[in-house]
Amino acid sequence: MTILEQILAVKKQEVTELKQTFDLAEHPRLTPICSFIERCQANDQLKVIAEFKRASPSKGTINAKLDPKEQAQIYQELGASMISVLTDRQFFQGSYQDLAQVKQTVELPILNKNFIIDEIQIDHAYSYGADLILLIVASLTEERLKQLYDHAKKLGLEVLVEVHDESELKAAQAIGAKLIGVNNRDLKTFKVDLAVTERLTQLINHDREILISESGLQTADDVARVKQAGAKAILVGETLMRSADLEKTFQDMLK
Ligand SMILES: O=C(O)c1ccccc1NCC(=O)[C@H](O)[C@H](O)COP(=O)(O)O
Repeated sequence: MTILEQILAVKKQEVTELKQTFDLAEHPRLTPICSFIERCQANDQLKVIAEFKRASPSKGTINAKLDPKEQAQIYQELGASMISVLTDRQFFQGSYQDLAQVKQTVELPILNKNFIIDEIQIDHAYSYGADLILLIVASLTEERLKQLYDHAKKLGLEVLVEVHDESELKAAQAIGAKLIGVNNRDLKTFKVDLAVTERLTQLINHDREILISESGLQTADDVARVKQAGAKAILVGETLMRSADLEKTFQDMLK
């Protein structure tokens, strides 16, 4: 079984539990939705999506000590345009409490990073204050991708649709996805290759679609490379979570 298959097996169990314990009608959302797309359209500056990620399957524990509120506050002060919060507990040591705390702390759009296979997870993320959800094409059939996308849009959420190859990109485009996350990390082998962004950018309609380059970004050269390829935003997790001097890391990556 690949890690993605293992994660999805756990998600199936979580969905069963959520269906027994969670009802959106009993947990209404208390905050307005904050748009990331509007921020992208405001100017041509490269946007940074800063991630709160304690651990990952490829790296194990990255930084278990950080406080989500403090980290989010610093991300905002340093100019991040969105904060991504990993809410998976078993593989990433995250939680929906992390997401709620980040949402209460900053005035930025919040992306819920999780492995969504069912509408109930979208309701749950919405209720906790997520402004965007992630849909990973590799983990869904095209039919389910469309159903889940439509469900999120009906709630007013924005959707980041994540792809890793040409056929997944085609599936994202077929449902009209506007935010397309090109994951440089192969979720089967964990190999990171920025050439994935450089390859897929050629198939993106940059007038209509917003390319976000995700994973494995560490240096100014990495950032310059994906920006040159046409990325309008970058999503950075590990490099920021390991940094002992976030101000310097932001400056170094964006110079
Ligand atoms: O990061 C992993 O090891 C991973 C493994 C399996 C599925 C997803 C995984 N990561 C989720 C992400 O999307 C990344 O956290 C995100 O792109 C940031 O990547 P990085 O900057 O390399 O931490």
